Amino acid sequence: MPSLSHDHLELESSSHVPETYRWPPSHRHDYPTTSTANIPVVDISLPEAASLIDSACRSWGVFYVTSHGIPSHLLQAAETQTHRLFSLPLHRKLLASRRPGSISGFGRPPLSAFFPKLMWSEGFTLAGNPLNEVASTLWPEPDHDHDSRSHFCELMDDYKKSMRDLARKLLRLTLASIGGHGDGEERVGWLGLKDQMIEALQLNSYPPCPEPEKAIGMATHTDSGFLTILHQSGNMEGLQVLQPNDGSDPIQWVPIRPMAGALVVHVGDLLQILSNGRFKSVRHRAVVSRSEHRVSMAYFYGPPSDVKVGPMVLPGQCPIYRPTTWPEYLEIRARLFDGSLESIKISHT
Ligand SMILES: C=C1C[C@]23C[C@@]1(O)CC[C@H]2[C@@]12CCC[C@@](C)(C(=O)O1)[C@H]2[C@@H]3C(=O)O
Ligand SMILES: O=C(O)CCC(=O)C(=O)O
Ligand SMILES: [Fe+2]
Repeated sequence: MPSLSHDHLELESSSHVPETYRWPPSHRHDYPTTSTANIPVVDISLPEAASLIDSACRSWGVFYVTSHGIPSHLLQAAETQTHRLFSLPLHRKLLASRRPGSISGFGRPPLSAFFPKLMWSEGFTLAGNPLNEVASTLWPEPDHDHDSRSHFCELMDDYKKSMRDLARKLLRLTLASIGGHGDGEERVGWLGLKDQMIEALQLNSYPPCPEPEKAIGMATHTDSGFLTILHQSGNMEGLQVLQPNDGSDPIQWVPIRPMAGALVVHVGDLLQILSNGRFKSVRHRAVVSRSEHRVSMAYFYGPPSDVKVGPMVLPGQCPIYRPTTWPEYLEIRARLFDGSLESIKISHT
């Protein structure tokens, strides 16, 4: 019998999928998937990287990035720390539960409020600077290893720093193709506010599931920031994206398999706004496996909290979205979720 605690199930020890975790067929992953789609791969060391990114963001809203400069030992070590974190007993992880009004902590991510069923995953969000706070709850002294805590904090700090540099590089390349000439910094002052850009790290754990076709690891969504950089563990499949479609073709989910040496980049809603709809935020989800325990680490990157992001347009072009800050936009998403972008559209009738 699986044990329940504070509405959290010991997923790993469950022998079946309880009703609260059984998704209706329309959400499930027995949906058609294709493996033939060509997800763009962008080598950012190439001189044509900006135009490759432009094309990837317009067509799919997702791409693999290579030559990203993040050492594989750092990715591997961060993944090991993530596994260690999730392998702590549930009662200890629950001590670090997200408090009302806070972004950081252990627990269900905001999107779960929009779905009637629970997701087959656990998540930790680390935003702002709560790393030490969360870590000291998980590895309290003196009874627990002080080195475990500092090792976790040092690695996650290094990981965030490397992701920050990469996100900045990607954003610069991306801006090069939006809204005309000049480098990004000339056109968007906030890019100079380097230290005030907002970031969040989401650590996801998807334990093996006895009936994977009945469950969902992470429900379909778009990310809300500019860019998300995702590292997924080992050779395990899980991430899928919805193939862009004008509505006339059947829905097609495309697996984004881990690719050696590559990270995955998602276009988020704020980049769709900034590009005035030229780039499309990608709808994606994570499915689960019967035998494998997958983890992923998603790094979210967006503007300083008080910066209004509006479309970058050339003179004579019409902006199609009204400007919004990331926190304002998150509030809109907390009410409307999928309808959020539509709700900030400007009508030009
Ligand atoms: C900065 C953030 C992005 C995020 C909301 C958050 O404040 C922290 C959690 C992030 C996350 C992770 C899982 C998917 C997602 C849609 C969610 O519900 O929580 C994203 C949010 C987002 O992109 O809006
Ligand atoms: O685990 C994955 O592959 C997807 C995670 C994700 O979409 C997210 O954290 O926003
Ligand atoms: Fe996501």
